[in-house]
Amino acid sequence: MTVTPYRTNIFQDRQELSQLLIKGKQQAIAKDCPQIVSISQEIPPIDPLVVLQAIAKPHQLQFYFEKSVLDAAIVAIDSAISFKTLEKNRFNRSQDFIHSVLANTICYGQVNLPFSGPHFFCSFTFFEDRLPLDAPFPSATIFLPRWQISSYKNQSVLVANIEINTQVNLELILKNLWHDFQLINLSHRCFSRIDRIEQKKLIQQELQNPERFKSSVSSALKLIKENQLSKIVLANAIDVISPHPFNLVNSLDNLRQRHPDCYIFSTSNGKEHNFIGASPERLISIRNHQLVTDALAGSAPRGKTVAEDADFADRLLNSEKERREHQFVLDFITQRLSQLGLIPQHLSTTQLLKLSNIQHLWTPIQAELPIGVHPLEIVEKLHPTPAVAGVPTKIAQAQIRHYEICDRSLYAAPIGWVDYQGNCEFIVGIRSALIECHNLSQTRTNAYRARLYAGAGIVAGSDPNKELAEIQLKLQVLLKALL
Ligand SMILES: C=C(O[C@H]1C=CC=C(C(=O)O)[C@@H]1O)C(=O)O
Repeated sequence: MTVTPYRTNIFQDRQELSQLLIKGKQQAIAKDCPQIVSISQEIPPIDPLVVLQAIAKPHQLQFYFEKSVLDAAIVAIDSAISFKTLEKNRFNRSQDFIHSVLANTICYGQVNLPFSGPHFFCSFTFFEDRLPLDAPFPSATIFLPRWQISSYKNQSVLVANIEINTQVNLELILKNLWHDFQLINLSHRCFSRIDRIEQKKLIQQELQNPERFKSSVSSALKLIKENQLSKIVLANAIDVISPHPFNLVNSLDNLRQRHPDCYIFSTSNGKEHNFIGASPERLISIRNHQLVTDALAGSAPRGKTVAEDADFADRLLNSEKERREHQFVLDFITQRLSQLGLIPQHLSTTQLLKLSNIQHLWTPIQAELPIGVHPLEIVEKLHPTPAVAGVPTKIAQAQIRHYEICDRSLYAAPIGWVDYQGNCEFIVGIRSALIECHNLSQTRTNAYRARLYAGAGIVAGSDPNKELAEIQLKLQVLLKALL
């Protein structure tokens, strides 16, 4: 990859932009291989969610990520180049794809700003193989977007990635770039203003067979008693049907307002399926070779009063069963990181992560990343942690397939981005929903579906009724945000 920093605003000068595209084409001819021209530029402060609303089209790959308490948001719209696979070895193959694209990328502009330079947006399904034939997402999707717009502490950066092969019509590319750039510019004017539509009537369906869920928990507890398993995380889903299409941007806006301390995310497959959520769980984040990950497991509701809340917190921190549930995750993560040659470090006291409607036992873990370890190697090593699968992993995964009725798709799966310097941010796709934006009904009546997912960790001592109540509490996150 070559990097040429520029001080001028490349998008302010059509002539300049044209020159860069011509150079890209010359390079493509010289190397006899398509090239990516990647241009980064600071722009006036903008809300990436407003840009998603303003320019994204249903048939385009999309990705949105925001953590309000960090004042950080990023949106990726349409793909310059993408990779999807249904085959095994998905993490290695994704890494190969990223390396091969970067080997043919020429970067221009302000490459030293937060979120500047090329970023690859990734989603992996929970299970690698045996996905249903109608699975909405393949087991891996990686794309380098045509447009990436970020906002970090009131500083916004735009990145345009353009694929140039030996045959392209540069005039047409330039025209389209210019047109989209003007649209993005126009959305500056509506900074922080999401167009709201009035709330529509939703038909909420029952939790998919709560009795079956409870009997699965009882049956899993028998396996735990027979020492076949130590822990399993069982999920259940709820389908919400609406006579009107769901409004994705409004739902994301609701999520970020209600859950500022969670990672708000949305990814689309370009075929009108979106997976959205508000996850409290970071799988890994890497900045300048410093890795941070979370052991997050063990839950209690938030209290209605300060005293009740403190009482829930106290009981959570002192529950032997909840601490054991948490310890499985902590042991697994530290062991897996050590196997990669990292030296994980964490405080010896367990902390509480207090969210709007729930609180969790939480241990943040840090490690320095050795040179040469790719972020996707770590994602592969950590996924799925016992916070979403169980112990031992393989047996827990097999039992999850046995007990759960719905395919998990991207639920509890790694979702995030990797940049050209090896920085990354991956979350675990919990507190989430699969939203179908096309009409499901064969008849004249309209029907659109959102499938909401939530799960709970089962260990010796778990009570099926309490686990069901925990799942119902977790489902509220998406239920209250859907429009
Ligand atoms: C699997 C989920 O939560 C995990 C993360 C935090 C606490 C959990 C628990 O206490 O069971 C779960 O391990 C979910 O929300 O669907």
